[in-house]
Amino acid sequence: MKIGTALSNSATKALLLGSGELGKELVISLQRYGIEVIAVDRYADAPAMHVAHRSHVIDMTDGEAVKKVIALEAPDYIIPEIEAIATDALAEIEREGRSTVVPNARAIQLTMNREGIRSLAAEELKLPTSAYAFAESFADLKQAVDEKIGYPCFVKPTMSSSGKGQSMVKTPEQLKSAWNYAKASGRVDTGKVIVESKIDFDFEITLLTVRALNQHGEIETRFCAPIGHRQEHGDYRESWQPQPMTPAAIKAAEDIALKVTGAIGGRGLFGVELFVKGDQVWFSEVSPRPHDTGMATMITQQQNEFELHARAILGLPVDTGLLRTGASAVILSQEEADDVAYDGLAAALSVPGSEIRLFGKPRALVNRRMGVALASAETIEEAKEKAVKAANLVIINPG
Ligand SMILES: Nc1ncnc2c1ncn2[C@@H]1O[C@H](COP(=O)(O)OP(=O)(O)OP(=O)(O)O)[C@@H](O)[C@H]1O
Ligand SMILES: NCC(=O)N[C@@H]1O[C@H](COP(=O)([O-])[O-])[C@@H](O)[C@H]1O
Ligand SMILES: [Mg+2]
Repeated sequence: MKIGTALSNSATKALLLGSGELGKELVISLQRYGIEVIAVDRYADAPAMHVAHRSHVIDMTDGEAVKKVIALEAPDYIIPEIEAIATDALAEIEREGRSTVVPNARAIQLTMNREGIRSLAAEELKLPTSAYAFAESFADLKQAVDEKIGYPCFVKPTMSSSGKGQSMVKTPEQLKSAWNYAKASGRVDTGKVIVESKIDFDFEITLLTVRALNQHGEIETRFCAPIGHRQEHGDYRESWQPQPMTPAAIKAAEDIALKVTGAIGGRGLFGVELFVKGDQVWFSEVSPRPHDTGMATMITQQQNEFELHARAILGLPVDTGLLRTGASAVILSQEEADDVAYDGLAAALSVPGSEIRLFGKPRALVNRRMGVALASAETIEEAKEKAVKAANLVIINPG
């Protein structure tokens, strides 16, 4: 697919690995600064492909395929948009020095595998996290839970996202099915699962953290206002900004985010996931890229998370300021369909202060995120209510 013509040959080129809803907004932001963007994903007509200059369909976990598309396009920037990518190929490309991997190849390697980021956060940086263990067999898992972790606990594939393969286990009888589910549903089977003790938090947040150049040309770290969110089956349903927190909890959250993003390095926006109880904060995980819960910034910030990522990558000035209180609510498909049509848009957009973004995914699956509703209001409760109402009014039909 080719949309529009390429910019001049000397224009900067970015190659996006992963072309979902988050990538689509990022492409638009990058193009506003004259960047030629090539979108890559495992399937045709992925959301970011609709707006990119051109696109390629490859298996992004196949190192040879990744290297081939990079050799063909010779991008200045390689921007991973999902986790499941052949990271060894990215490390090799980075060593060759012709393209910059955003934020860097090590970051992609560390965060793709829960083992990498957990070891960095808990063991090297000594950040507070849930108790955890890795297991390569059901017997190891059982022993770890019995001796160290306890119930309730979470069992997750070491390589997965959006809650895929994840279960909360409340009793010993549920452990076997959690093991089987984690083994069967990770994006890539590493042969290992992680088991984590359940943190009894008051609320959870994403702290969007930006490493960008300041006016002196030095990397400086800035934070957006905390984004609160609600998750169901490991995937987010609503997010809102700003999430009220005690000054001590804000400080602890920013300290953790500064340490973990500082250890990862590079330039760009990061989504630091944290659990909060009173003044206490635990690190959960970090995305070295825009975060799904951060879609709320499309209505709350002058520079949303995609704009911030684009500016940080390109060395342009950033402003993480909040404009207004707002929320996002996901639009999930209830059924599977190869051809998708939408209904109820007029009703949804009649909710005052609301906006709708449909991603244009060519195929609907049960619980696949197909769009998001955004709303601003005076209070968080009101913004959430409006976003949820608007989201529920959009109906996804087989076309
Ligand atoms: N140890 C834990 N204690 C309490 N809640 C947890 C724990 N681990 C996970 N959860 C809950 O499950 C959600 C998803 O977990 P996690 O972020 O690890 O999954 P994920 O698959 O990486 O999701 P995503 O890619 O969308 O961030 C968390 O946001 C939280 O609500
Ligand atoms: N939590 C990570 C996340 O939200 N990632 C976003 O979802 C897309 C995959 O969607 P799909 O699974 O519907 O193809 C990814 O490409 C990214 O935009
Ligand atoms: Mg998460």
